[in-house]
Amino acid sequence: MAGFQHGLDFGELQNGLTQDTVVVPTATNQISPPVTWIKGFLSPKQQQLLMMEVEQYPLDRVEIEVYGKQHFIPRTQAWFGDQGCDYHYSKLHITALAWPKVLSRLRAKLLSEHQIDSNSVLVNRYADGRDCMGWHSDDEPEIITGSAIASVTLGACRDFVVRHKPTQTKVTFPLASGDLLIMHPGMQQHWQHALPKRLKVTEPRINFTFRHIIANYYR
Ligand SMILES: O=C(O)CCC(=O)C(=O)O
Ligand SMILES: [Fe+2]
Repeated sequence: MAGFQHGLDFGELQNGLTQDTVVVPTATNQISPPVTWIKGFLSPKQQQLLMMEVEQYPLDRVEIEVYGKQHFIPRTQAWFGDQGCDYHYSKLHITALAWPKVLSRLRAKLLSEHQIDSNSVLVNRYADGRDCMGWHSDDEPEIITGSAIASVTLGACRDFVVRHKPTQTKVTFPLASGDLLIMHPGMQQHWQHALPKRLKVTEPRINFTFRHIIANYYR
């Protein structure tokens, strides 16, 4: 990734953007998740720059243990972060890779425009609608309490489904390329989320979840 150059400064492309904050869908029982959905957070040009950079990422299909059996995850992933901001996932220790150029600009844009202070990001690539992610909350102990998690999407539109833990109420967000979904404090405690299979989808989707974690937590 070092030396990967772009002619355009990601940070200079903020003017002329049409960002649109969408009213969060509310379930019929009036329960709504603590999230903010900003459609078109990234301009088409920014999406293109990021997509070109993603093509250089060392995406891995890691093997994890589920109920005592080894499985390859149904997607590929990479983890970037500040020094010491490593990722722990199902007994795996994944050392943070240094921030690539465009990704670090996206991190800065989240901070300046939405006060989202992150020091790490998980990149997931779903090759097509067969790739997915099961129900979970991002409630790892190393995530700083009261921090927001910001999710940015590129590529195919996929349904991101959230489920209220006590009532099992579900709300669906069809996240499209360039959208930002901010998961506010309380979201991981009271809700789970998943990216279900969508067999009609034939195009890849990339998702970035920016997190603020405690550095050197496992050392
Ligand atoms: O791909 C998505 O939208 C969800 C990703 C996710 O939940 C995660 O990385 O923890
Ligand atoms: Fe998640």
